Amino acid sequence: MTSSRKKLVLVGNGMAGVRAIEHLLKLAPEAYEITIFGAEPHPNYNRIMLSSVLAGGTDLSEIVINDYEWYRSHNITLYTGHKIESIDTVNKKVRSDLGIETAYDELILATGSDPFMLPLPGADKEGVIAFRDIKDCQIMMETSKSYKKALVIGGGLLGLEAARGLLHLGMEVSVVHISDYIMERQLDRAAAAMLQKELEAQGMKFLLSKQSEAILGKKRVKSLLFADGSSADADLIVMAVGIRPNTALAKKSGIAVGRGIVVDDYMETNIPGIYAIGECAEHRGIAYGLVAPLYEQGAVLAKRLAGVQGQGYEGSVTSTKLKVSGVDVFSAGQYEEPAGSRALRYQDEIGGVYKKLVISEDKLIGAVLFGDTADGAQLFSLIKSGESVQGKERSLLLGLPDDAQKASPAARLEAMPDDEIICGCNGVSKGTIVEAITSGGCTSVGQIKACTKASASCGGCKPLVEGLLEIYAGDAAVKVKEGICGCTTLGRDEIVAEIKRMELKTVKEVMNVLEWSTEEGCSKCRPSLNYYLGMLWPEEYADEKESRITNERYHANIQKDGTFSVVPRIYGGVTSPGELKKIAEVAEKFDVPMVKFTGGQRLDLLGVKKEDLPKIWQELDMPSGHAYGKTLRTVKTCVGSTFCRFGTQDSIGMGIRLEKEFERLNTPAKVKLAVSGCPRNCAEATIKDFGVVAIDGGWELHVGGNGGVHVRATDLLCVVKTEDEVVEWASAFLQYYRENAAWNERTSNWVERVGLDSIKAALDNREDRLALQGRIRTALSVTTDPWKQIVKDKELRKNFEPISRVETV
Ligand SMILES: Cc1cc2nc3c(=O)[nH]c(=O)nc-3n(C[C@H](O)[C@H](O)[C@H](O)COP(=O)(O)OP(=O)(O)OC[C@H]3O[C@@H](n4cnc5c(N)ncnc54)[C@H](O)[C@@H]3O)c2cc1C
Ligand SMILES: NC(=O)c1ccc[n+]([C@@H]2O[C@H](COP(=O)([O-])OP(=O)(O)OC[C@H]3O[C@@H](n4cnc5c(N)ncnc54)[C@H](O)[C@@H]3O)[C@@H](O)[C@H]2O)c1
Ligand code: SF4
Ligand code: FES
Repeated sequence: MTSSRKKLVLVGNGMAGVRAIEHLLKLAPEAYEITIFGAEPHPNYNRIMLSSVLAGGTDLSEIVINDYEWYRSHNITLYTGHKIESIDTVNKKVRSDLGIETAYDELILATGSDPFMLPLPGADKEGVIAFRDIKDCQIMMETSKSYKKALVIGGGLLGLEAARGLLHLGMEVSVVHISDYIMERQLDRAAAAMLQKELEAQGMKFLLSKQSEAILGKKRVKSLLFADGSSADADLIVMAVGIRPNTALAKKSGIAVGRGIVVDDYMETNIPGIYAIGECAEHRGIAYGLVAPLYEQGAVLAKRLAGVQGQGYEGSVTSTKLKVSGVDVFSAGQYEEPAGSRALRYQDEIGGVYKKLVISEDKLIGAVLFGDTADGAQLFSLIKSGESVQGKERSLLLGLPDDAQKASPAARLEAMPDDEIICGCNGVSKGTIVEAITSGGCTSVGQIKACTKASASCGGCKPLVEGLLEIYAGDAAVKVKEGICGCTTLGRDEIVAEIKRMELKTVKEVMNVLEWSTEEGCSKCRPSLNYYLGMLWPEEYADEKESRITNERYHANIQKDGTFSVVPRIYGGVTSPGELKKIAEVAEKFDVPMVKFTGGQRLDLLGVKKEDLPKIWQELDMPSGHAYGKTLRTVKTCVGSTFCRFGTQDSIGMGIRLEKEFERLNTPAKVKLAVSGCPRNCAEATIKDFGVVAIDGGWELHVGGNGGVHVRATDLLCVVKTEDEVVEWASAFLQYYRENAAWNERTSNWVERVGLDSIKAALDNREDRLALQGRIRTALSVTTDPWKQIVKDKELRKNFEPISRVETV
């Protein structure tokens, strides 16, 4: 049966090529026997998300678009790690570097681009890389563990995203840019200056107007020399200075090549039956470097191959968004004013907002937005449609005309015309998404993603998709949540409810019964399930060590150089000469490189070798400070009424009591407490998960604070009179949080998500509080000190032995 099918070969297992195959399978599932060759040793993954992987937003395991099972289920023969080296255009065959020869009737070239590497002397040294694929990403993550200084050459989209990722990995990062302002291919000077200021605030440094001349160092890079004679030290250099279409294979096979592989409006090259799409293709003189146009090309080609009549590809207007958290930048069309056009600008230096519209003959031809990019989709639609904006300029620049619409994002979405593009990456309009909800029955972002591809790439449009779901699916949207990870479609609440209902007792059992799509789960679902099971069955469930995050497996924080930290518990931050002596002796004996106070008033022994951890804990003979886990970290206290003349209550005593009450508690995410002895609040209780502030004759209890990346001040939960009441409310709050938050959700996010009123309502009744307190005490009663156990148990200690010894055991 298969022999009657035509043979289709795709060279390049990347985003553009596989997307075209997906389209084709929808249009003509039986038409071709498909073979795919990919030079990378992976199934098709989302290259765009490499920036998020680097910046800690997601995991490499999460960015696969089509897993191996997808190829199998569509009867596609896949050769990964095979580079096609030659095309025999006469006998219609391709041959891979590993010797596989495959015949084709139709051939698609989707070989993407190569990153451009500046041909500098020394560019071949260790530590000089591009940022293009999984391998580059892994090198950067590895390098950051042992090296400090990174230089990124190129201040374009890729360079800035790489630099942000490297900052997240703890490196010192400078961006070396040739022009005198960054992102000059997408932004004008004003927007670029605001962006640079924002990135500098995040810790990025800039070396502008710099022409790189040579890379210095022995085997590994040491520094970068510039044409002006200056230089900058570097342990790692990432080149992000643009890309070049990958045309080598086409060129040597006699296919016409310009900047890219030259194609017509149906993506066909000069040789009939051979097509090119993606970054490798040149259409009407343009080779694109963003996914949206490549996907449009794929759709046109799929129709052509399926024999469906359709309009050819006419080229694309592009828009870009920088994927750096905390910074909103949008650019579309022509961002500098060409002759005969005019620009309208709005700039709010204090609010950090800049908008520029470029208008030519009453049409919008370009837009730059910084700080507030909410109107990006609408402006992009107008640029693409080419309709007249006469009379609307002011409202476009300042937001939508109607104040009510301005105030409400939902109303704004509702007012949006159906043909407006919501997902720029995948070219999905509002109408298509609404149709998927109202006719297709989609009730979650995951389903919309599967049905329309909206939000399947950079994820930037997800808030808009969620907004549409809320408007058009109403209650149904609220009920169906996205899966907690790619292994399941079930949300946190559904999973917890099912574990309870069916009394599931192990991670494996949950995965089997709830039909996980993967056998072993992933780094997101395994720790979540481990937490939910422990929370629901505190007395029966045996914690699965292998499902814990790395720090929790080692009961210590791994530092960037691979060493660990030791933080003994010092209740309430109050220590004694005896304890201090013990800590000092241990630090001396084990040559601990640094002893430091933590932000939570504890002592941190830094730079400890893994094999020394059990010995140090044995000698210290102090409780673990749990400074590494999703658990109670510290209770910070001020001096309070014992010594301070302003103190109204004994904050130290209260803090120590709370710390002793809740130490070792497993929580969805880390939990920090603080107690201040008066409203001057020296212990900063109002940025803690649970903050206690003494007032005359009582205590204020505050919840949901966070002093981290997104600073959030607490909400006042209630005011109580006695220390016992403080403990009762803290117990009830923490247990309610344990039972209702998602794994890895800090109280600050949880309080915002569920609303303070719902928490107040759940804790208002004393009986409910006591029941919650009873449950938290049960959970606490089965906890043990991890280090006391490890010190005693030979088997557990093996984990900390040097690798070679473990292997010989
Ligand atoms: C870090 C990063 C972030 C990005 N972010 C965005 C973004 O936010 N928005 C956006 O629109 N775009 C973004 N891009 C660009 C986007 O990823 C690319 O435009 C897109 O991946 C190009 O798809 P493609 O299929 O043409 O090429 P690729 O995805 O590169 O796929 C080509 C594949 O072909 C393989 N190949 C090449 N030659 C051969 C051969 N001879 N035989 C077999 N296989 C071969 C390659 O190994 C590669 O796997 C980003 C790119 C990077 C690197
Ligand atoms: N968010 C996004 O949409 C996104 C993110 C990453 C990558 N991408 C795409 O990936 C591709 C590669 O990105 P890119 O940023 O490398 O390309 P780019 O061409 O957009 O930018 C390269 C930058 O490097 C600078 N440059 C060139 N030579 C230099 C030199 N010798 N020294 C210092 N600077 C130099 C240029 O002035 C330019 O600003 C592009 O197609 C881009 O659109 C997109
Ligand atoms: S919070 Fe009040 S009691 Fe505590 S140290 Fe500051 S001033 Fe003194
Ligand atoms: S805009 Fe990137 S996935 Fe939708």
